[in-house]
Amino acid sequence: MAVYTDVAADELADFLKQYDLGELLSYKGIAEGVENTNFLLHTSHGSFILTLYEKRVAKSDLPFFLALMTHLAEHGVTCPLPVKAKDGEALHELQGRPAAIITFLEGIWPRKPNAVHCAGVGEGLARMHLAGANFAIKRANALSVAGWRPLFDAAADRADDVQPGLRAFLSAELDYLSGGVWPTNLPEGVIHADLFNDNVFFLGDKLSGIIDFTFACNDMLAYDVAICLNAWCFEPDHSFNVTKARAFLNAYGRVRKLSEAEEAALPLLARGAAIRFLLTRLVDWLNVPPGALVKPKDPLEYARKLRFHQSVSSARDYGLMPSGPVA
Ligand SMILES: Nc1ncnc2c1ncn2[C@@H]1O[C@H](COP(=O)(O)OP(=O)(O)OP(=O)(O)O)[C@@H](O)[C@H]1O
Ligand SMILES: N[C@@H](CCO)C(=O)O
Repeated sequence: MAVYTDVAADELADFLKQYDLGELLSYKGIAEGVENTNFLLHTSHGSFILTLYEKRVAKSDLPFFLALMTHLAEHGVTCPLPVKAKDGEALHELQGRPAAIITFLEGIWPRKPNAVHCAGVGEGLARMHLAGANFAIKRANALSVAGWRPLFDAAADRADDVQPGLRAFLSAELDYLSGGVWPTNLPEGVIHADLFNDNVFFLGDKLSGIIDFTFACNDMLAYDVAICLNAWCFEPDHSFNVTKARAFLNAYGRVRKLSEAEEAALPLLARGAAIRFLLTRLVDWLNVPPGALVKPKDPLEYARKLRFHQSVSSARDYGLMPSGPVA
């Protein structure tokens, strides 16, 4: 999250009159994250998160996110619950933006994830996939293969300013991934689609909650696995850590076993996941709104990860044995 839209104390106090959340004691903008504007609120009833949905989020998708959090929480996933206002609705408007309040989750996200965290996220992701199985509302993934080309087009002219040769590198990879190789027959369901370490809270070594469902959608479950491989299983110097990957994949597989086809597709899905985050980061890097409290994320981290996945020949390179996860 970040703060793109400021809210004055009296506006916020007025907004809160719609809710049964008591009196506003204090609030502050949250600089972390890049997508939406977020505030931490302390009221006489406790702590809450207020989100003003910005840019990439379509208003028509908000009921999906809010209902999904409620569904997952009812099916054993620890995630924030949308707070309904006195009119029974969770979604309102503030400063011309759609706005919602969600419950505050205890825990901290791991700044330096270790293999135990990776195992925790593997188990948590698989549990989320199972819990989402009977969620009725559907939302297509706007940031799958068809969504990458417009991002590339928006950034291509200035890509080489970020790294010489980046434009051609991205163009060739996009041509490859959109040239008929992308899987279409793998098991699908609700995916988080952005389960990075800053979206998973831990208390000690134990996963205490999953946040930020603003990219959640219906897509291949193994694509979510590939996103996590990218987000959790590399070191700060961007080298791949097979111990973390094995811990992550084994823990996932103990709750929801990957099929052979899913395992075989992992290197390709990991390439897709890498270019997706490379492209969104590149667009954001080149378009920081003036005055916004946001620290854009490094796109080149994902260029290095993508090069690694291009060199992978099979899921064995991620620590998986051909017959499935090893104990
Ligand atoms: N329910 C919650 N409970 C506690 N803290 C929260 C909660 N939701 C958000 N936060 C805090 O706000 C920060 C940003 O939240 P979030 O990741 O949802 O924002 P975002 O703009 O969508 O970010 P991202 O860049 O990850 O997409 C989190 O790292 C966390 O510190
Ligand atoms: N998790 C994303 C940002 C939010 O989509 C990234 O690290 O690029």
